[in-house]
Amino acid sequence: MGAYDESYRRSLDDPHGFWLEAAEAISWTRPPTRAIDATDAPIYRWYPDGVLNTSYNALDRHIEAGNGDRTALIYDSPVTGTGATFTYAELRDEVARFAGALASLGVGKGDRVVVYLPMVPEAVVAMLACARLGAIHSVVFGGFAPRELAARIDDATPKVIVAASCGIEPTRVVEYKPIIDEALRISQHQPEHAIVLQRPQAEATLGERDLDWTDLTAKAEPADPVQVDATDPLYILYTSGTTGKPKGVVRDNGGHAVALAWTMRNVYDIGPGDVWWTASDVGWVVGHSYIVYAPLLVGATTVLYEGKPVGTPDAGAFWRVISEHGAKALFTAPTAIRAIKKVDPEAAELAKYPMESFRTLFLAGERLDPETYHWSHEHLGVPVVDHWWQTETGWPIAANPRGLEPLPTKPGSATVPMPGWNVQILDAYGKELLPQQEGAIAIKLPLPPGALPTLWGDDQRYIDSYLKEYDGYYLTGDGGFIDEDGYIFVMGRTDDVINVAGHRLSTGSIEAVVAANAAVAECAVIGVHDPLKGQLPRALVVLKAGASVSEETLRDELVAAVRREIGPVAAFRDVSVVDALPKTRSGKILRRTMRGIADGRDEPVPSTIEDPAVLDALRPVLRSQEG
Ligand SMILES: CCC(=O)SCCNC(=O)CCNC(=O)[C@H](O)C(C)(C)COP(=O)(O)OP(=O)(O)OC[C@H]1O[C@@H](n2cnc3c(N)ncnc32)[C@H](O)[C@@H]1OP(=O)(O)O
Repeated sequence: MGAYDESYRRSLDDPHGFWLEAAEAISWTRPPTRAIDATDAPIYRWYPDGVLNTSYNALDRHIEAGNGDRTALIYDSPVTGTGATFTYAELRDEVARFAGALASLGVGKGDRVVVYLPMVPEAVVAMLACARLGAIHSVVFGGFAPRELAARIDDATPKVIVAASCGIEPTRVVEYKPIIDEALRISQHQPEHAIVLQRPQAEATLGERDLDWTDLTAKAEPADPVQVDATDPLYILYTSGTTGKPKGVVRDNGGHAVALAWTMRNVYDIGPGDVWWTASDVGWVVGHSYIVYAPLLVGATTVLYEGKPVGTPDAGAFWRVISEHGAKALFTAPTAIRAIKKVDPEAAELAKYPMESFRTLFLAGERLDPETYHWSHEHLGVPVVDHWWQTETGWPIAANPRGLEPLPTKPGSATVPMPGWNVQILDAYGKELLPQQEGAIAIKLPLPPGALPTLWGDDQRYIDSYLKEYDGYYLTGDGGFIDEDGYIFVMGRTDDVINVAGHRLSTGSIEAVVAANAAVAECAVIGVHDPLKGQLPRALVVLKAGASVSEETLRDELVAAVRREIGPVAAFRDVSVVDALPKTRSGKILRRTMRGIADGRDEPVPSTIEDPAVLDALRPVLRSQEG
């Protein structure tokens, strides 16, 4: 039996033994004696008697081990033309001082702090400072509009919000202060303070509750790590569900630290002193797990990149960063590689940069199409590892464990389930399917450490959203199959969540914005295939009788509204006015059927359809590239 098979089997047969052993990689104030607590099943807790501090594990313990001079963080910002390097000792000092600043405002264990920062070192500092105090951070991605920020503020009810004066996109400076002010105007909950990091590209005018990051931190006393229970929350990260209301995914301290440390060594083959780069954003789970926490937990060097794959300044940007900082591996989303490939199909830019340090490309966040896989492999000449996971899971469900035992790859497969993930394919009745049979991908409970224990403040919504459909299983929302060798093939979402350039969005929330337009009688938003971004939202709109607006004007209004209400990240541009929407006899819109037709599949028409002629009339619209 190979190392992978042995680990996987043991993680399912003896989860206590497996995960208590894995927990030895973490420094505990009180080491756990029990791995899992099933008292409140189906809500499980990992390491119920363990006590630790995550920021101590990410920083202080490396310094105490004599590695304070090792580089912890490299900041590389082509959009500002600046950069910086922090040793572990320097980063710890920044974190301790900012934790002191937060503490001076009354932030303590269990308090929530919303972080709305771009890809600057202060984002990492703010997250780790919360962890140091036992406070719970909730980072919101900068591409979201005020209403989305307000929804998160109302759910997390933070004591403090930490923000920058601006973020920088290649073609524009995005002023954050007006976004925050508008979010706070519409939110019910009002944080006591907003700490603002002033950036020279657009300094903000500070109001009554606002405090300047630099002034506040200069006055602060460094704070020591506060011990927390392993089961205490480390962060809340909101993700799109099938309804408009985002779900607050909770991550605990102990299980998270253990699982991430395990993956760095065993999945990504990264250890102390290795340079590791995740090109994503701290606002996504990939950023939380693999820009901030995991690399620091194992004493590696993490690269924080404030730029894009193309245009900052060219399609060689990723190769320059790898080459300049000696990165051993890159983790990014397929859409980033597709963006490079589109501009530089022959990878001419690559020849400019020596890449001796580079060993592996890891891709996740959306389906990896074969063309992108082959292009990457051919030009980079290193293993290209597709892997699959979700905001909820915090770390890979399925991967090729490069550090444990590199396995043969199969194009289209995210390889095999990682330890602790008992992945099953279920039919509509919850029956486990055979190899090659396609169905819903579900995971037998309990989920391993590091996966969400619940949703913030709403155990019932957690149960309803994930555990209700199939008794004893977590429903991933993805469909696919497992082959005879145990390889997992993920085929796409089975619900109304779409993935646009690796950003997960709810079609329901876009629909709500479209439906609010005075001329719209009813609408459906579906995700359709896009060669660059993977999927794009498309709205099919039925006008109210007598509405006189032109299709072009309506489109402009709807695009502006979605940008204003959800954010530019929705990349919403495609609107078609149609005569009617296909429905079942009970009035349910046939979104799945329309999605299938738009993607060119031979989609079966449900027998419950009210009027097949409506669907027939829509086919040419659905099949056209742009409505
Ligand atoms: C495994 C678990 C997970 O799935 S976690 C999620 C993993 N997903 C990711 O890491 C995301 C991967 N995608 C990306 O990093 C980007 O899409 C890349 C590939 C870099 C392309 O970026 P970009 O060219 O900006 O396109 P986009 O589609 O992301 O943006 C659309 C519009 O939104 C804007 N935007 C983007 N980010 C911000 C931001 N932080 N602040 C403000 N605005 C932002 C973009 O400028 C763009 O705007 P516009 O429509 O061009 O005006």
